[in-house]
Amino acid sequence: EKVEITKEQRTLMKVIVDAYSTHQIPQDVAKKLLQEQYSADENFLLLTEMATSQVQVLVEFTKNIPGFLSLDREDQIALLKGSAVEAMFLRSAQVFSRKMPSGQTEVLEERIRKSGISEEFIIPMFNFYKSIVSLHMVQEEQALLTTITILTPDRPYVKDQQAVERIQETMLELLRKLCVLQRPQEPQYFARLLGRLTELRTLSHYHAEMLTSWRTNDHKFTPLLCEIWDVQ
Ligand SMILES: CC(C)c1onc(-c2c(Cl)cccc2Cl)c1COc1ccc(-c2ccc3[nH]c(C(=O)O)cc3c2)cc1
Repeated sequence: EKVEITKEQRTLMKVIVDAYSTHQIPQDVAKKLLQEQYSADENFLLLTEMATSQVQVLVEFTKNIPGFLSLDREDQIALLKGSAVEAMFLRSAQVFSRKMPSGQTEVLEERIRKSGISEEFIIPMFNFYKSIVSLHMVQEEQALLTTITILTPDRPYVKDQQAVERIQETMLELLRKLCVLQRPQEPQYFARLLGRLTELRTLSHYHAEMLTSWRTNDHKFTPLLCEIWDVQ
């Protein structure tokens, strides 16, 4: 059928992509990936700094999602806490997709591999990164997929799931149209994107175990990460 993006959808798309590209980890923080030493402790500290900065960026981005701020305040918090890890997997995956000129990609991979994460989590984590890179998503798709992840209605403690579902459905419809228009020769592409969201949930469960093992080895997190991940 003739798929068309309406004027409202184009406006919605612009708001989301502008917010997504505006709110990025500051370059001086990202550059630290290249400068500091390489030891398991140093890598952990750097990744903690990246994650903390990424959460701040994520909160600012989320506030720009049309409709998000009109949700119940406690539900806004529940959505952020429930989606932070998944949104950060998507965001850090973009570093691997961009093949950074300055070698940040290799450095980020190296630091993640050597930060006290056990091999049983490293394997699915980098399989996920590879699967995201192979999709060659454009920025509109990355921004919408992150938005759809944040607006997942069945996160723990969300009271008004219908209200979240209504906004998420708007984003899903927009992403569906974009995929059809962007990749007419790949009718399954939209389904493949949504399949990544399922994989993200699995990674989110692994992540809870990663946190436990870091804490067992007496690794400290920042106050913001403790709050968003309910640790300490
Ligand atoms: C608290 C730390 C140790 C942590 O715990 N889990 C994870 C963790 C892990 Cl490994 C994997 C996935 C998710 C989490 Cl949430 C992390 C580290 O998390 C991040 C690491 C890097 C980045 C990130 C995001 C965007 C970036 N852009 C650039 C740039 O150069 O432009 C660098 C960069 C880094 C974000 C989170």
